[in-house]
Amino acid sequence: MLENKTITFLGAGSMAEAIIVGLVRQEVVSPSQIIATNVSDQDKLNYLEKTYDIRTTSDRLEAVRQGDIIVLAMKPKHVKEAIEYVRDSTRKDQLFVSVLAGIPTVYMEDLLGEKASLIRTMPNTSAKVGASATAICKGRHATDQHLQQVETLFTAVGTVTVVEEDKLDAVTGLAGSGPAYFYFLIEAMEQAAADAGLTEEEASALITQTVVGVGKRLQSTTKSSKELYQEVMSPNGTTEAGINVLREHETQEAMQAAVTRAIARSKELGAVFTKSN
Ligand SMILES: NC(=O)C1=CN([C@@H]2O[C@H](COP(=O)(O)OP(=O)(O)OC[C@H]3O[C@@H](n4cnc5c(N)ncnc54)[C@H](OP(=O)(O)O)[C@@H]3O)[C@@H](O)[C@H]2O)C=CC1
Ligand SMILES: O=C(O)[C@@H]1CCC=N1
Repeated sequence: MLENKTITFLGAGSMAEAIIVGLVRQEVVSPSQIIATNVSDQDKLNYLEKTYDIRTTSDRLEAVRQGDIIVLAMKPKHVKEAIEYVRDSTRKDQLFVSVLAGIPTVYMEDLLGEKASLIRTMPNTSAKVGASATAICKGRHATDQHLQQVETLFTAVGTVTVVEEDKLDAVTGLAGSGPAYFYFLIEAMEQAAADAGLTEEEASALITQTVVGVGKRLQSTTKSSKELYQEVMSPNGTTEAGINVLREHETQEAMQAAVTRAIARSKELGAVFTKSN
């Protein structure tokens, strides 16, 4: 389905790299089918070219002309100038794929013009290891075949869930931002481990495997999260002592509020982009 397709990344930051790594490692496309471009960071382009053997160029117009699928991978605040700059180099037969948080399809479609085919996605940085939880939705003019192409692309870097666009803000706060919540908590576990005299290597090995084990367990059980943590807790044991401290600090309420706030932020980001002019 993606044979002979050239995929252009307009924006070559963290998210673009995470997807590129997945595509190259999973051999979904050959590195020569990928072009990355950005505005000014030539070092990043050199690094991507050297590390993944993909093509790069600082000529954004040329990059867009050569692409069959154009991945919009800049920050939301740059989307208007990014699309306006390349618009005259786009074609009707190209498929546009957004990874931008918050930005509604209709806004980008209006900027792209000519009934542009657009699929909006929300991946996360675990794409880098083939483990993104990505959600995708169709724009007004995209076909089911376009949706399938993008599903194929993102299946290479993890799981794909097709949703209605009105759920993408929730996906963004939950799964797009999701990895950061866990890394943030892990930072605190690392500190506690250091305070208790474990070396960085020891702590890293133990914490990493603990997190991997949690992920695998969640994938392989029908038990609820409550049942799973209760399974760890012996009456009056170590876990109960730890969980009681988390309860005292209202950790669950804080996590719930964090996800809710991130979802609201995604909506805020989108709200200023309801019109393209
Ligand atoms: N990071 C994450 O975890 C996730 C991010 N996203 C979304 O991905 C998008 C990119 O985020 P991230 O990769 O973190 O951001 P980065 O800041 O790492 O990268 C942004 C890239 O966009 C480029 N850029 C800036 N302006 C333009 C322009 N006018 N035309 C073309 N390219 C431009 C930058 O180039 P230069 O460096 O040369 O200025 C840079 O390569 C965001 O919209 C974000 O919402 C989605 C899911 C998860
Ligand atoms: O923080 C952000 O805005 C982006 C979107 C999801 C993850 N990172």
